[in-house]
Amino acid sequence: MVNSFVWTDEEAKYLKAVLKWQDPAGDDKRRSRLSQFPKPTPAPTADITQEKAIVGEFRILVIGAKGVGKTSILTRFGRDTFDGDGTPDPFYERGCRHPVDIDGQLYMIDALEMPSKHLSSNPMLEQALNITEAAVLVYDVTDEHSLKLAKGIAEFVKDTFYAPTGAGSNSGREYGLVLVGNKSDAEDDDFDRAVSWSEGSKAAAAASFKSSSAAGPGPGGCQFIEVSARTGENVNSIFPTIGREVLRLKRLNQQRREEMERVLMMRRLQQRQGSTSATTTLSSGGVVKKRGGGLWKTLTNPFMKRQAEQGAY
Ligand SMILES: Nc1nc2c(ncn2[C@@H]2O[C@H](COP(=O)(O)OP(=O)(O)OP(=O)(O)O)[C@@H](O)[C@H]2O)c(=O)[nH]1
Repeated sequence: MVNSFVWTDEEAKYLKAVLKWQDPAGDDKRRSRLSQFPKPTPAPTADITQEKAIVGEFRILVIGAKGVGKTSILTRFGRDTFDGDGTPDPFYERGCRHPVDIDGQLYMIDALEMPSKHLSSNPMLEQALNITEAAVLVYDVTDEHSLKLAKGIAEFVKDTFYAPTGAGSNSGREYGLVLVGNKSDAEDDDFDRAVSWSEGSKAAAAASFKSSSAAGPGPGGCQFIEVSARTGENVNSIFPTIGREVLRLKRLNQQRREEMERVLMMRRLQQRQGSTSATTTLSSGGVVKKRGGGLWKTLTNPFMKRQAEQGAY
């Protein structure tokens, strides 16, 4: 199985903690609401899972201000339905597991919805980031404050994974983001749009990460999609988009690790030879020179050069 993940003890501990997000009163309320609903029918893509093997799994956080449509998006994604009376399917209230096809390969999406009441708690948010690989940041195009909140969350993610010092507990880990403007059907209804497509797109561009730490992961983009859980428009692109981004980040980090290992190997080799003027060409085209007893790096690969300048080797 490619790119499959197994819960470690540490992750299981986090997951259990996250499942405690729902307070007991809320649980009771949810249980009684659940009992009013018929047992959910299997997700519509059940057939494709029989034909194709699932090759990996992504743990995705679905997060955003209250009422932006997180549960409605998951309900549309998992069951292809929408409950317009303001009571979306409670089955999806805490997240869902549903397969998606990404470029011909089947992946399981394990989506976890973060209750908006916990957004003000940084430890909760950090915990949620710890147990996931990417986040779907949802805002409501009829509510500009929800975009502000999504921007704030993006900043928090940036600080958590891309701190300039590289000293944060999470730095060095890749993390994907997609900004989703929900309720794009607003114009067709009585709602007034408060956030234009270009404002959303600009916010996503600003939320893209640049790696500023030698120990940090490679740069990550923040994609942008406008969707409507009500009509279903674009909802099915959200998870393949974020899945592709996670795969891209993983490949990038793998390449980076391989380059660093190669350079370290060259360095060890040179130290062993005790040479003071050795010049070695890396297979990637980079060059490492030893000068005056100290290691001087002139690397033609710009990423490796930046890493070397920051003293990574
Ligand atoms: N017009 C329109 N209304 C939507 C859409 N998505 C959700 N809604 C409505 O927005 C309200 C909130 O939807 P939810 O899915 O409960 O939002 P949520 O983010 O899960 O809410 P909390 O869990 O309370 O934070 C409901 O009345 C939905 O019917 C959409 O795409 N278009």
